[in-house]
Amino acid sequence: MARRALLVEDDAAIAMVITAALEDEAFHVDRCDRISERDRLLAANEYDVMLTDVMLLDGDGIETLGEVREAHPAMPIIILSAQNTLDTAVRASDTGAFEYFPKPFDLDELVRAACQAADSRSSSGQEEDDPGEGLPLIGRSQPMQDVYRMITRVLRNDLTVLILGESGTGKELVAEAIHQLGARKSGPFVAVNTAAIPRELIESELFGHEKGAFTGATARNIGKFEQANGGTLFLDEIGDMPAEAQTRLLRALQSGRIRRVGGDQEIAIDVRIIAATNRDLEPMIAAGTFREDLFYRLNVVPIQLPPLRERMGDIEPLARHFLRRAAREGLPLRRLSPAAADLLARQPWRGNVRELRNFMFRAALLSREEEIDAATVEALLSSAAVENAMPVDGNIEAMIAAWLGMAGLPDGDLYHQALAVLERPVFEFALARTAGNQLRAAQLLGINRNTLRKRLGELEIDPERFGE
Ligand SMILES: Nc1ncnc2c1ncn2[C@@H]1O[C@H](COP(=O)(O)OP(=O)(O)OP(=O)(O)O)[C@@H](O)[C@H]1O
Repeated sequence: MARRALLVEDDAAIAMVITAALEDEAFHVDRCDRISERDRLLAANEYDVMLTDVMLLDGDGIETLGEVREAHPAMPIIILSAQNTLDTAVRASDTGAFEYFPKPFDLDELVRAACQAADSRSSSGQEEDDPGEGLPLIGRSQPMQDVYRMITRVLRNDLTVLILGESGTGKELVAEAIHQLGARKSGPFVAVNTAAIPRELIESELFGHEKGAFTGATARNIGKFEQANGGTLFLDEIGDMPAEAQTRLLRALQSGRIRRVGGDQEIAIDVRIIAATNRDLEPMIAAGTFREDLFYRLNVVPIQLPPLRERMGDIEPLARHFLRRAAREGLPLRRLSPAAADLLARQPWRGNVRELRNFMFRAALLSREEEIDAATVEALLSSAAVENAMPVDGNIEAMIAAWLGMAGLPDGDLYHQALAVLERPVFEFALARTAGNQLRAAQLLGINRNTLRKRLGELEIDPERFGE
């Protein structure tokens, strides 16, 4: 019996080509170009596979896919999209779609995927995709779209990827995205910062060691390669790897096998390698400090991450994203005024996304108002302490020092103001953690419930805001 496919595509030329190719593979194809028609066909027929575009004549094809999946849980769905944003890729994978094909796609590959999907229909049942948290890669600027396009090209293969870009541009996040969206997502993602490991330990970190391999090796240690087996190994700061380790790494990549330090057994490994560096490797190759053969091994698919100054349009969405993230991590929930957003969008952000993230976390902590306004942003920007400040995570002293160093503080009331500055986020943190439950918040804070209620009133903090 012919397999049946439903093709939902509003580009007539593309639809024609796909239909012809599927018919060659003995599919009976029904075609439509809008969601309403799709739903009508789905209600009337049984399909072995559905292929759907994202932007359709009457709306967004992904938005309603959840319902389609619910009504037809065994029908594999293949998503085609011309909007090659990672967002689309993520939304596609969130729907549990069988495959995601960014346009332009390879027709043979698409047809192969459709055949596989149709064949798997009865056998696979309902394989649940881990819903995950979604991938927080923010930014729709042209340079980021180029990055997303590159990401989608490496999702269905195991090609080695080399991510290049300045510090703080999101290289690790991109590596995680490739892992989580790719076929290896159920395997481990292991990240190693090769620059942070002492030279003499790097080989044992990567390949492991046997007990007694060297002084201090009191037990067998499984290295990162083995830990990442079946998954992805992210080698960060690859440009800082010492020469001997480069040689061992190259050997491992060439042979697909490793040997623990002090061991005599070769162990086969199945890992996808993603490497990253903020260094310019080519002059290092010329100077003989980075192996050329290793470079070619790693540089199979290069992905260049643009610095934030080349995608200023991403600053505002990133800033808002970090405020939401700060709130999820227990800092007070703050909004950004349009003028503040404008001001942020004009800053150079030398430390790229990381610097912007730290700034927004600091702003969330230090702003007394629910809305962060341009004056607050300006004060924080002009603070020399902020420029040199350490990353916010876990460093409250640095943030308070930054606040104290801020220009423009009124004289004469510093003590009380400083206490209030600290008290407010502490209260808000406790309320956020306890979903606005004052009794539990007071217990967490170790203060009397009535004291808490009184101070909340004085500080005009509304506990309801933190309720679920
Ligand atoms: N596009 C993005 N959307 C959301 N968050 C981002 C984005 N890019 C980077 N970040 C965040 O910025 C911070 C720095 O990113 P990341 O650690 O991936 O940078 P990196 O390029 O690997 O830096 P380094 O070269 O110093 O290792 C992280 O907190 C990351 O989550």
